[in-house]
Amino acid sequence: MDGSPDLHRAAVADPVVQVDGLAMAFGANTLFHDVSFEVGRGEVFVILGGSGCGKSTLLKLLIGLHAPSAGRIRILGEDLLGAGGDTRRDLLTRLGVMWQSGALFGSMTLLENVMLPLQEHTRLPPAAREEVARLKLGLVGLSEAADRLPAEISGGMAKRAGIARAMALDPALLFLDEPSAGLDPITSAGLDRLIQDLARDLGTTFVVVTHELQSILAIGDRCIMLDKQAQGIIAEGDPRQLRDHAAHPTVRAFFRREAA
Ligand SMILES: Nc1ncnc2c1ncn2[C@@H]1O[C@H](COP(=O)(O)OP(=O)(O)OP(=O)(O)O)[C@@H](O)[C@H]1O
Repeated sequence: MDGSPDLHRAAVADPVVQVDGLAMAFGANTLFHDVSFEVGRGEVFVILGGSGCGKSTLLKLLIGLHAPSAGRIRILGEDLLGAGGDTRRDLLTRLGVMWQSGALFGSMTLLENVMLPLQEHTRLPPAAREEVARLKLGLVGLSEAADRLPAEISGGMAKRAGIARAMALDPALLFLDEPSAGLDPITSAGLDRLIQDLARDLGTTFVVVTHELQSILAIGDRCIMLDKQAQGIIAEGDPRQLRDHAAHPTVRAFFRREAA
């Protein structure tokens, strides 16, 4: 696969995610084998691919929710699969995750939602928790909506609140699962700008699962494309380069069809 013209594997100076020879199957359903890539500190790294190729599963592997069939995963320099007990718990609290739905608790205000991880994982007194949570809501432009319930806000605001909650513990790495799903193009573009601003201003590393071409081109420093048939990575590199120069028919179809 390394010989493929669409695999532009860059040397990553300061990797915060290191995946080597990863394989995953659910029973007889092999999703991928021999998946290897690295994500550098401060990058916005996109995982893309068609429906059912295993993007969400790969994300879950990276945050320790699934065990792979084979391979190694290092996160922030730690062996995720070998880590147990406190080491694993500590490592996982250094990761922020926003699921597709935003997954806010409906009975809590946005402020309470963002305070929740601080309550669970820190010993900060309530006033400090509130201060941190308000700061995070401010970062995503939701200061004014702190006391609203999830049902009282738009889909785009819910995504922003989900990001604020994922950032509550100042994670070095933020994982976003389909952030633009269900959003109109303008709201989606606003969310893309927020991700770019946070990456640039805070130096946070983002790993984003998405198949929204406009988002990929707007935010992605680098990407990998998974493919169900190939059971692995068929393209890696700068998404704009892949759009302009991809040789693999599936990669070309993805980048050209939606770009047209
Ligand atoms: N817990 C599970 N047990 C069994 N099979 C699973 C499980 N999770 C996912 N799968 C299967 O693995 C395949 C890949 O699923 P996954 O959700 O990772 O794909 P995806 O690329 O994120 O797709 P989509 O873009 O449609 O969300 C699918 O065939 C799915 O049915």
